[in-house]
Amino acid sequence: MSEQAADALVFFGATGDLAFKKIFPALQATARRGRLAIPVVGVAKAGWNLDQFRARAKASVEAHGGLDPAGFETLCKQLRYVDGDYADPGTFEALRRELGGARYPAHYLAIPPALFGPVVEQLGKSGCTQGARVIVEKPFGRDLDSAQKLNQTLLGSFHESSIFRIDHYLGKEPVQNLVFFRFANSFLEPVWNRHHIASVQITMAEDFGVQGRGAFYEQAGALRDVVQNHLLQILANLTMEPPVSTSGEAVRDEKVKVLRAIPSLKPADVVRGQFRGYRDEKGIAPDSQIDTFAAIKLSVNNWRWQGVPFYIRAGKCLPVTATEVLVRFHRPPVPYVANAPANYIRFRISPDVAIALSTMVKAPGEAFTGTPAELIAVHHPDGAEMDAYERLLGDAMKGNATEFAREDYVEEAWRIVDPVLGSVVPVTEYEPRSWGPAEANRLIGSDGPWHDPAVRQAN
Ligand SMILES: NC(=O)C1=CN([C@@H]2O[C@H](COP(=O)(O)OP(=O)(O)OC[C@H]3O[C@@H](n4cnc5c(N)ncnc54)[C@H](OP(=O)(O)O)[C@@H]3O)[C@@H](O)[C@H]2O)C=CC1
Ligand SMILES: O=C1O[C@H](COP(=O)(O)O)[C@@H](O)[C@H](O)[C@H]1O
Repeated sequence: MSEQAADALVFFGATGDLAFKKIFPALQATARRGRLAIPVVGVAKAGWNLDQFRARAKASVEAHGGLDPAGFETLCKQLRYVDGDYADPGTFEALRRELGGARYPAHYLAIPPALFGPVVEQLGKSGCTQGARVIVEKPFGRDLDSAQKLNQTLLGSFHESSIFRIDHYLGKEPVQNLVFFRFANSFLEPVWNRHHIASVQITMAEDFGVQGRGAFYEQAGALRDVVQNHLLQILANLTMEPPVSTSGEAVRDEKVKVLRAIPSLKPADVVRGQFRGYRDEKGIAPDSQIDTFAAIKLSVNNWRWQGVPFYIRAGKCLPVTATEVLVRFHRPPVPYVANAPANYIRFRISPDVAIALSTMVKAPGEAFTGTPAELIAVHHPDGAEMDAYERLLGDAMKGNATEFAREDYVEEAWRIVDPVLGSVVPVTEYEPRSWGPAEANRLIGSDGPWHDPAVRQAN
């Protein structure tokens, strides 16, 4: 893995939505910590000059987290701007000139996926790939075949150690804590297996729709948009074997190994839903069959997990916005208290962050009855301190690829979902603000009920 620090950051898609919502705020935060000491070159075709580009950066940080005067000033000093179409070789010649003496530029492709290939090709032709690395946004392909082709395109110009495939969930503190909590605590390992764990659920619920991203979402759907990437990454963190070290490749090896133990999905393992009203959104086909909800059941066929059902559920227009994992233990062999719920560990990923272990304790009073109590290991009511994009861009600048998806990982993840993409499983309508189609309850059956994440109500 290349540990050489980048000496310039080039970001394509500088006028886009992702840049506005995430990249400028992450760069300002990096600057605030005193860690932005390299030029940041935005490339887009808006016909802007540098002042207009800086104004866009200002509007972005004001809208997302607030302007930090010192951090923003540092960011502004580092900003450069190259205007031009990505189909025009002149754009890349101008970029080469702007890069000046930079020997290890990082090219961040925050652009629509159809442009990944053409931009990489132009970078190669203009001599911008020499000593460089590339950071690629999601979605990484739309199925196994396209992901393999995209890997070949990237590998034609960059060595694997210089390719950073972003999945922003890997930059989230609580997602990293899944691994840390498992392997930094010896009490967990003896029970973290099929002998003690009855089932695992991962729910990613969003109480909003596609928020103007209809054209993108019509090509994606929940399975492609978040299950194949974010939620399988969470699953890999929960299930992988202890890596031989914390080094990037050791961790990434274990993630690939555990995905290999997961059989590809069959139609009977999947429920697809679409919220009523989705087809009225801008950019959506009137007869769209895209899933805004997906629930899947999968298994991990290795010694640790054989027989444990894993359920993943994700959806738009659900009752809350929250991502949570629930690891349910077997019930005591002989019930000590009638109707006692099974113990669980709950990992709250967002919007707040928590790790909680459920227990039963005796209820105060004469009667020999129980009451549930959670032991809270971590609780950050306001979420994580560092934003995922800040962390990941920082890692990519340093050359640390641990929290980025490797070529073999993305292909394994696509291999798992590939047979059920498209309309193999019919889509069922569900009411907005419900927990999706009733078929999802049938999928989980006696391993249920689904655990619906609760959200603190604002006072
Ligand atoms: N938006 C989001 O919330 C998220 C986005 N992503 C991913 O990030 C990437 C970017 O998404 P997003 O920002 O939403 O996309 P947008 O469509 O908002 O932005 C696309 C950017 O690419 C530029 N562009 C497009 N075509 C050309 C061209 N031929 N020449 C020069 N510039 C061009 C646009 O410039 P111009 O404006 O001048 O046309 C714009 O800056 C995608 O891969 C997406 O999947 C990932 C997670 C979340
Ligand atoms: O990648 C994506 O993630 C967001 C959810 O991200 P989060 O960090 O807010 O949990 C999702 O809304 C979007 O559809 C998807 O493209």
